[in-house]
Amino acid sequence: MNVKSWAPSCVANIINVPLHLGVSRTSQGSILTYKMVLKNLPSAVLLGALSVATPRRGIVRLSDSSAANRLSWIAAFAVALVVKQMFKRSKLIQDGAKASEEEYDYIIVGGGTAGCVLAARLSEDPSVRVLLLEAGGSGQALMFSRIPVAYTLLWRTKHVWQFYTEPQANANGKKKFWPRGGYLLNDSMVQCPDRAARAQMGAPEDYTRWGEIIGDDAWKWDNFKKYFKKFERYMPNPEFPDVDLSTKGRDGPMRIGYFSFASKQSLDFVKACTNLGIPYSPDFNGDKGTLGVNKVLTYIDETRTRVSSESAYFTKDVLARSNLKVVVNATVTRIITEKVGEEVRTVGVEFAHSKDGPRYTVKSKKDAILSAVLTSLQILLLSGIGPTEELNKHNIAVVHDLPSVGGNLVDHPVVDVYFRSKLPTPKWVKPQNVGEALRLVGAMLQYFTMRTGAMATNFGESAAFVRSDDTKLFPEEDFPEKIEDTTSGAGSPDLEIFTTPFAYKDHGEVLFPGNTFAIHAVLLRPKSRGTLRLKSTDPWDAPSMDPNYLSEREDVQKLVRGLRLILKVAKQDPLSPHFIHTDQTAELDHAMHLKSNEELEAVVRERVETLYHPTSTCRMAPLAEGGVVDAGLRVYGVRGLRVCDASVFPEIVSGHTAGATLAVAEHLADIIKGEGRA
Ligand SMILES: Cc1cc2nc3c(=O)[nH]c(=O)nc-3n(C[C@H](O)[C@H](O)[C@H](O)COP(=O)(O)OP(=O)(O)OC[C@H]3O[C@@H](n4cnc5c(N)ncnc54)[C@H](O)[C@@H]3O)c2cc1C
Repeated sequence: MNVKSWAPSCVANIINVPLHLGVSRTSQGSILTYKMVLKNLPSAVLLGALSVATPRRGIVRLSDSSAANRLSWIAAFAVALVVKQMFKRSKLIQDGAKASEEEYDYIIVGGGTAGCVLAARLSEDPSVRVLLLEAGGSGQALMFSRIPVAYTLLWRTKHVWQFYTEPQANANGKKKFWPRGGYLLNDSMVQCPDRAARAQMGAPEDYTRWGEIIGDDAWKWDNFKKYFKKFERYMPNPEFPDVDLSTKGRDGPMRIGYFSFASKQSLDFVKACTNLGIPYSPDFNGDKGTLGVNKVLTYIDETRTRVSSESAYFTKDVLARSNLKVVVNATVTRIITEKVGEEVRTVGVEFAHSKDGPRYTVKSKKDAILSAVLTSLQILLLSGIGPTEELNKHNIAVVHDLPSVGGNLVDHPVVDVYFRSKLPTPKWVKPQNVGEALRLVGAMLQYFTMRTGAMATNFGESAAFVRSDDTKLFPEEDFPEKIEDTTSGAGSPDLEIFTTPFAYKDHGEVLFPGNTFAIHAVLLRPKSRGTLRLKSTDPWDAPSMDPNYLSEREDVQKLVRGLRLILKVAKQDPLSPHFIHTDQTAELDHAMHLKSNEELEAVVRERVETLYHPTSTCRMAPLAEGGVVDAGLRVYGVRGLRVCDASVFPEIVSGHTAGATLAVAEHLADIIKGEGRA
């Protein structure tokens, strides 16, 4: 069958079926409303068109199409574009000149995970004026940002920064791809939907360590946990009755729950892990800690729509506040400071809409707050705040010598293991043959009509958090070497293994033919540290990023343990029967168990990639211990300047980083409000 000849009619069906159901089922009192159907329409059209076609890499061979077919495609895209315009968020302004005419109490740089929280919370006080400057545009305006499965379709597009690390000396010299939220292009985004939507916040002891490092009990778990509750709106799911609701936030803006789709293999992975002795964890985020296995909690709501901090915090009411201004496509180029006696004070920030366009300055009366994560450090350096040596290298006048800016870069490295699956796996992103394309269409119909099914997967479906020194899993006779404990405490993990419903390489660029499944090992508490440095003084030039993966041998040894655990789980019931263990395809790993530990170390160095969690380049720590900000997230030595994003983490958490970032921002908003009252 010719894929292209039936594809337009599939798209037409996708449009027609929800419309039809919308009419008939709403009249019967069903949850499907016209509004919902209309809301889904553009997503359906565009996703259908893109996913089914995918001709660009020649994975699906399409024969010549008729003029009628081409016209159908053009019509589908035209409808999508028109509706997309209707969804654009009119409250987000693009007029830098207008924004710079006024003064603001707080200027927030970067409207990502932390920035949206801060803008919304600080502007709750009508007496303060808040400006948010974001290099991208609205993530909400992008249809793919709302469909759980669709986020990877954005990765190699203009909406996502195409960052690469420096060549990694301990990972076979390869540069690693670091996709990040929108950047400097006219239609990139405030809140990049490039996230796997996983809501694992880290272990309680991680935060107790934070409090110890900075010497402030407010950051310790017992006090800090209220900020996780503050952003969370946990939506109970009857399939997960064991969650202790008393530990959950119930009325925060971020809807969180067990609503994502998980494949049969991922569900059986949970059982296989428990059969191996890994305890079932009803909730990775409870007071009892992270250790255990379960399907993952996600920032996907009960309608199987992705939740971002933009969608959750920038409600219509918040955007309507007269004391909040959000300027998009506004790249901050530096912080403006003045010296009063010995004191360096922040006066405002400079920004531009394009590299060659005019630069605007805008005044801050109280604080400028950097929430631009990887670029927070770049902005500091471009403003003359950082290590003198580094500033001298680029002939930047030193405003304040701050030696640790840009050091301490740490990330979660991940290594994949690939299996041949017996179960058919729909390749939602890139169907490789007619059968897979048909399964995709079926999944789309299910999603757009019932809001269920495989399109509601977040990819990282189930996970186990373990310790690499757990002798039940890693018996001493097989693993005699003693490895330094880098966890935050006895109840915290340093390894995670998680499943994805098919195998891929290069961040989804390469999919293996046929039915596959993958399990991944993540090192949660690496010892290796890297740096972020300026490449040039051009704010449009991405900084040089060197996570220095695997520079510490223990990191490699722990990941080898992760691979051994994956291979054991794969042979465990009830997961094992889903795999064809005799498959000898070179790219798959059914013979990996035959490799020695030294050979597995080579696999780790060859395959290591990022889990997209770089943190700690503007650490909250005492100045003498490599700190850049204090317990109030104030930059040492510069008045009126704070950093609030994942770069302030004193140590990387042994979970995923968005939750910790949201809580940090909630906490800072409270700190600032408290200062205002004082
Ligand atoms: C592909 C991917 C998948 C991920 N999956 C998960 C997951 O499943 N679960 C999880 O917990 N975490 C996940 N993370 C990590 C998590 O998203 C980040 O740790 C978190 O978003 C960090 O928030 P932030 O506010 O520090 O930075 P960001 O959310 O990245 O926000 C920074 C913002 O600053 C803007 N900006 C940058 N420079 C400038 C400038 N010069 N001027 C103005 N604005 C600027 C950017 O456009 C961006 O909007 C993922 C990350 C990626 C990239």
